[in-house]
Amino acid sequence: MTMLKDPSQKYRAFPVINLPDRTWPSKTITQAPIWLSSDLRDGNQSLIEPMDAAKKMRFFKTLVQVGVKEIEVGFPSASQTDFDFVRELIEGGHIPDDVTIQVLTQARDDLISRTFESLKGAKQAIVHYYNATAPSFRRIVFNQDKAGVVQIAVKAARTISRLAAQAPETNWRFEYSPEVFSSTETDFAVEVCNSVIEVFQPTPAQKLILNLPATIEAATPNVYADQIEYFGRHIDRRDSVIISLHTHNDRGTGVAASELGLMAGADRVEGCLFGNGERTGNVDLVTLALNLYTQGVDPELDFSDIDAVRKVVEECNQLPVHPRHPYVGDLVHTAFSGSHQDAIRKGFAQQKDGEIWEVPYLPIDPADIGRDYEAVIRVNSQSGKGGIAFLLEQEYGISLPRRMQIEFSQVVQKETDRLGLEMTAEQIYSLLEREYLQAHVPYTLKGHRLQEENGTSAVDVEVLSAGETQHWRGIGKGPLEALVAGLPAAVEIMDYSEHAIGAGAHAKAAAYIEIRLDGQRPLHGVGIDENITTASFRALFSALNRALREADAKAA
Ligand SMILES: CC(=O)SCCNC(=O)CCNC(=O)[C@H](O)C(C)(C)COP(=O)(O)OP(=O)(O)OC[C@H]1O[C@@H](n2cnc3c(N)ncnc32)[C@H](O)[C@@H]1OP(=O)(O)O
Ligand SMILES: CC(C)C(=O)C(=O)O
Ligand SMILES: [Mg+2]
Repeated sequence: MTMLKDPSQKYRAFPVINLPDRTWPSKTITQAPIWLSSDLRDGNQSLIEPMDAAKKMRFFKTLVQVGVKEIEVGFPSASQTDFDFVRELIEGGHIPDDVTIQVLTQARDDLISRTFESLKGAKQAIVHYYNATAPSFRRIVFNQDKAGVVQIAVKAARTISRLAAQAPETNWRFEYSPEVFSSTETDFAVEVCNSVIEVFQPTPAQKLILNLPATIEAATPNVYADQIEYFGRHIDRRDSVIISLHTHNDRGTGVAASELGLMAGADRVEGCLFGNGERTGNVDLVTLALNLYTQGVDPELDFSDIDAVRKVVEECNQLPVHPRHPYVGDLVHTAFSGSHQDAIRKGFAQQKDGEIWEVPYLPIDPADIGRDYEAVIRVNSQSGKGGIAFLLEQEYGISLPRRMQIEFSQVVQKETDRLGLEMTAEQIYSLLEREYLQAHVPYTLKGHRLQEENGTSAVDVEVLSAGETQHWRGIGKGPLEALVAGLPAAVEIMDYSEHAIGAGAHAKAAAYIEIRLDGQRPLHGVGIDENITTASFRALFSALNRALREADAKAA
């Protein structure tokens, strides 16, 4: 087996639609479409292990909670499980008044009758039926010409109208899908749908849903948009029909096709959460909804706890959501690389509540969909100082001064290179402890006494070194200068800063000091203590010990 050198021997390009005055390219989507979830039908029919009743009920309740108002709950004539589930929904009173269930059937009288049986007693329901209309299906599946295929659709419409009239207690709505619409001659799709309209006689108050599936995605999404705009211009009684989209993802452009289809005038979208469904799946309703949201349009679906929704969907479908899946994947709000982390950290610092969202690299505020910021920045060997500083700030309230960020990021990078793994905030803090806060050798500060008089400070420190206690004394204009004067090495202070960690009685002080020892490269030290003077002394000892150790290592 091999790929063909000339694939045109086997595959042909999709013909373009003749619509030179198309208007959709300059349209924008300004309101949410009517959403229909086909997870319980389209998704379920394509699972290795179809959902059982308990899973279907759990999924149904999640859809209701999210705010989906039209839910295709199954294909009741196909299996007893689906039939019984529809009955359970109706008899158990599980369908809220503002939610309409929809069921699917082939355009066959026996299956339609069984479908109506399943819906007995429903307050409202959409009966959705379909037959394929594309040339290859006409020839291969039905062995019918165009007129024969129109007849299949019309005959079923008549049966549906008749059975609905016999059960007036239900508020019936009808949906027809010319299956494989996108591969059907658009004029013929219009012709079939107009014939169906003739039977149902829809009005602006009682609209017919015409669902136009890209059953198998076969062209670029602009072609689908042309087909939708063309259909909308030519269909009879446009004000009495709802044009519905149903895109699959065979070419990976299901979302794009639905978005362009909406720009081309469609009113409704069918799809599944996170894109489950036949083969490569149906269009992903979550992505579509959140794409709207990030354009400032209310999607009328609530994904403010997107991970909870994902959990239900994954458990019911027994399929994982990909880590790179838009909006919800584990890694999509995560930045590993240094320049991204730097920009995100600056963006968070500058972003103000109530203002337009502008944090670089994040198209959505993760908090809006129940994600927290901690997951946003993760550190591996590609990370820079920004991400490390962000994690220490967020998790431990530690704000490293800029030059120390650079120095510490080199320490972290050595460690991530050594480990070949990501480092968590906890591991980074441990490294900070090991490298700075526990830099007690060769000199461990055991205690100090400070006297201050007339702007002069005198410091006595007790130091443990190689098992022996030493006493140093220094005098200076402030405590730090006094301590530096008492050190047994020539130390130049390059920079000093401090800040509080936490607030109130449990607040601590963090002190950062940068020193240069005898003409060596500057190095930092860190000290944390309840007492700010003690914190600064600890920071100086931390820097001194690190500098002495580096000098020894160089000399060795
Ligand atoms: C694109 C989609 O996702 S469509 C929805 C797909 N989902 C399903 O099919 C649900 C599961 N299906 C089933 O369980 C079964 O197919 C059933 C119970 C619905 C029907 O089963 P069967 O009666 O055994 O028929 P089968 O599915 O094999 O269909 C083949 C026959 O139906 C005809 N047919 C297929 N689709 C349709 C249709 N939409 N309308 C009318 N007739 C159709 C075929 O031409 C074929 O007819 P033939 O036997 O005269 O050649
Ligand atoms: C039944 C129809 C709507 C369908 O699922 C499809 O064509 O993809
Ligand atoms: Mg489908």
